[in-house]
Amino acid sequence: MPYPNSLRSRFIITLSIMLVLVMGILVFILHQLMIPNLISEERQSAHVYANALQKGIDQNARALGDMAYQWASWISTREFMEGRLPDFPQTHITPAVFSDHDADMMVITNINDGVVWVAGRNPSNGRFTSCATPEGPCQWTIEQVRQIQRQLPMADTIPRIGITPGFALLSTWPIARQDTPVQSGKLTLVRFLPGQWQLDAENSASTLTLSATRQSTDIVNGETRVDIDSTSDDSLRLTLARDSATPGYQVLMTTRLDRQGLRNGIERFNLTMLGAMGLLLGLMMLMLWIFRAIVLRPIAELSRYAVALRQSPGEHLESPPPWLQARGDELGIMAREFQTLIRELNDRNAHLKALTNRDALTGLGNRRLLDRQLPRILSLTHRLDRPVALIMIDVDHFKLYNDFYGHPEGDQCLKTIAETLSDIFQRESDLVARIGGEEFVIVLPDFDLDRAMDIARGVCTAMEAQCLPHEPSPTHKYVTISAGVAISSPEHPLAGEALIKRADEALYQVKKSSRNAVGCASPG
Ligand SMILES: Nc1nc2c(ncn2[C@@H]2O[C@H](COP(=O)(O)OP(=O)(O)OP(=O)(O)O)[C@@H](O)[C@H]2O)c(=O)[nH]1
Repeated sequence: MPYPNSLRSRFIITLSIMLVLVMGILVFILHQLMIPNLISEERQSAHVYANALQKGIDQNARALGDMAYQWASWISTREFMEGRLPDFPQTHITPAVFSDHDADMMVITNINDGVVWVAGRNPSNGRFTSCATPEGPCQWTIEQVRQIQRQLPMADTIPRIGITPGFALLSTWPIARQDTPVQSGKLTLVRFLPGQWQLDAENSASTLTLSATRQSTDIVNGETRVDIDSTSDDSLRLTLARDSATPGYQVLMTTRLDRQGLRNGIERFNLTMLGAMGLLLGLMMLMLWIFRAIVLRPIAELSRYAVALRQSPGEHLESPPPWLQARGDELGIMAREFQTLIRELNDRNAHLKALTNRDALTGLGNRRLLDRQLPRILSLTHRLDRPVALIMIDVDHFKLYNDFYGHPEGDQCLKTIAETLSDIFQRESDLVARIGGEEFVIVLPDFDLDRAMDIARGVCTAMEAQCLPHEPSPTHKYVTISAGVAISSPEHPLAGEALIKRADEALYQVKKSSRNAVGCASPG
């Protein structure tokens, strides 16, 4: 699990923010651009549909109007009005007239708007009646006739819908000769309209629900006002308002339009949006995977390595993993630089380590090396059931030497002693160290007391044989050394400190009595 500040977490957080941003932008586009655009398109098509409906209404009105005009301007109608053709209704106003012309009622009035003849099909029983007054068999026409009579004084020739009782399309024309304005009456043709008026039998969306409301002043003379409201997400209400034949009222023709187009548009966009989001998510996962493989994993490995390096207890530091060093990119360069750095550090560590174990003047081991190695040599050699000899050497009258020849010459003398010791003790297992000013220690594994005494004497002889003049010495004319020897045997093993102490005591004893001599500590 990546910790919150890890590169991986940050990358995931950044990608998530981007995803949310993209989603926000898409939702913004949907609401601010797509939906208004779709609504505008929907409105445009609703207006186109409203125009088609208007044409349908106009066609119906024109057909009725044309027929009313023909009847009104027909010579026989005029002759009837003038009393010259009294049997005109019986001979001409027949049921066939109404069937053929898709009309329901005809009202002929005189110049005083009094009824002269009324005929038509009773909508309640379908029976045809034809009478001189709206009475008797034509009683069913009485309400319509009254309405028509009421509106006749201001009637023009534009066909309109009347609203009481029930809805009906009305067209009124003056009965007159075409070449003269003299009227002999008016002829009104009526078609009853159902409350649900289907303009086109094959198109259910062409069904108009008729209603009436108080007249709006802005609609006159057959003009149509179109209103479109969205009543719900599923449908639009399309209202066509016209002035009616009934004074003070207008007719509202309403239909509902399905909003399938809008729904489809939004659904299409939502699908596209979902697809885009899915694609984006997939891309982001792929990017994360690639980023993880190319960047995160090597960086995590480098950071793990750096932590391990800091916690590394040893003097030798491990190199970065080889696969990281093998990379050709910046991370590979970094790993290789690490590797170079580590190598240099290891070299320096080794050098420093060597320095800390060496005596700077003579190049021999120092007290530190002796303290570290002596216990190890003792334990290893005793494990092999062999003794360890320790010789402690001190330069005789070295203070006098220094005082006489000077400190640099004293240093040179110490170096000569070191070289002499190095020449004598060449075994890998021998340890030669300078542990103080003019004090040297030699540790000899697998040496018993006799051999150690012999070789210590040999050292004294070899040193004297160097013939380094020592004028102020009260005992010898050359530089000499004295030695103390001690043994640690498997039978009587000694700790390093104790062994050194014993050799030192033996040396002290020698120094007390003589110089250029070897003394030994009694074993055990
Ligand atoms: N030149 C030089 N002198 C050193 C160094 N270290 C210690 N000395 C000198 O070694 C001398 C040791 O003198 P002492 O401890 O009195 O012993 P000694 O004069 O050798 O007398 P004995 O040991 O009794 O024979 C001192 O004068 C130190 O200054 C060194 O690194 N270089």
